[in-house]
Amino acid sequence: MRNRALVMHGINFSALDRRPAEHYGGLTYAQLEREITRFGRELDVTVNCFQSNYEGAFVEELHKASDYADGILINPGAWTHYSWAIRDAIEIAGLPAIEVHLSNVDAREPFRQVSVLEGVRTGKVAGKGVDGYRDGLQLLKEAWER
Ligand SMILES: O=C1C[C@@](O)(C(=O)O)C[C@@H](O)[C@@H]1O
Repeated sequence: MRNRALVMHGINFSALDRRPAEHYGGLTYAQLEREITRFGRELDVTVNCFQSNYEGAFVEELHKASDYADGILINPGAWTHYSWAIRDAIEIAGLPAIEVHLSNVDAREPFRQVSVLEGVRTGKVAGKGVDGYRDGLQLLKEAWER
């Protein structure tokens, strides 16, 4: 049975509580991890969290992902909009990957409306705050059932 989710956060999430609360909710990264782990328990999904501000470390974790996870929830932060290296690494991981954003990136500045993950991701949730991660885990479960 596939039920292991790797939840990956990229650049600037370690300072989440110092970022605009109107977009990101004002919670700390530790609080975000706790909420996602709680959603995992509710949905019977084992959650493993990873965060890095270093693109190379993020990519190397994606290379290892299939050793210990069945699917990925990924919020690369600003890398979403320009890191072709992360897009390629998602392809290498070969796992279902759901792109999640706290804010409604599609209704913000034009640069945020571009996602280089399009084409390699399985699904996307944006603009639902922390609850979006529950939806993301649900989408992963649906991908596992297919
Ligand atoms: O760092 C972030 C957070 C974000 O990914 C979100 O979760 O809404 C949206 C990105 O545009 C931004 O750079």
